[in-house]
Amino acid sequence: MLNQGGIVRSTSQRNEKPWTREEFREQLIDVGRNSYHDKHPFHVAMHEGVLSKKQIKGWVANRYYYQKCVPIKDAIIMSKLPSREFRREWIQRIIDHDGNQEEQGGIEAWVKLGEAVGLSREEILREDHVVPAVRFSVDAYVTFAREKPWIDAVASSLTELFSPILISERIKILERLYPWIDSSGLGYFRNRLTQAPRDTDFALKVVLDYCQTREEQQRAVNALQFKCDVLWAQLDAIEKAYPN
Ligand SMILES: O=C(O)c1cc(C(=O)O)c2c(n1)C(=O)C(=O)c1cc(C(=O)O)[nH]c1-2
Repeated sequence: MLNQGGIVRSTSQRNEKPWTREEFREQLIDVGRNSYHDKHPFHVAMHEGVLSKKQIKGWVANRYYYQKCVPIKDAIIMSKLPSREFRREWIQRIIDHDGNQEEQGGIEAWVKLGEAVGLSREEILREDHVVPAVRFSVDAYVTFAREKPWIDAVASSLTELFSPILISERIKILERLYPWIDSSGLGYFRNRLTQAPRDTDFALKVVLDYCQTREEQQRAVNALQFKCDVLWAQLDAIEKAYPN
């Protein structure tokens, strides 16, 4: 299944007039409108309540690999940020996932979600169910952060502009249509509802401020499209691995 991304990927916009701040913001939003993973058939099926227990378990077990790698990519981005003010903002993302003395963090919360859907902690942590294409797509995201300029990596995180609507819907759907999931396991998603908007407020401002030429703006749009493709590819792989 292909996503609907119709974004022009050319980077030869040198002579074109920059978009206004508002136009640029709209271009970024358009990427999500066309190709965010809420439109993937696997997510659509989840929200229709028709996924089997095996499919939900497969999704949670595979997405563990994404959760585990997000703070690694954030540490890479942090190492490249141009100022301590920026690092001070970005470091919160790593703490959110890895936790600290007070909070267990998002990765632990994801493991709890895994247990709530019937996986054992050990099989999650050993990545027993992670399929190759999920691993490849997540690794591509980490590599993108490593190899591209920091502003591209920041732009690629902007898929989180679109996640709160999807996640708040998902919480209600999982509670209502998958009652066999222990709802205490949904804490991960509840936390994201405040973490994601805080993260994107900062990331969006930085991208809008830093990308001034049309070429820079187009690079940011392309980075966001790339990230949508990363998320889409994960679901393609999960859908294939768990057809029913
Ligand atoms: O459940 C989702 O649909 C979803 C989407 C995304 C996203 O849009 O990238 C993230 C998350 N969840 C998430 O939990 C998360 O921690 C996260 C970090 C990032 C990122 O790119 O830095 N995206 C996302």
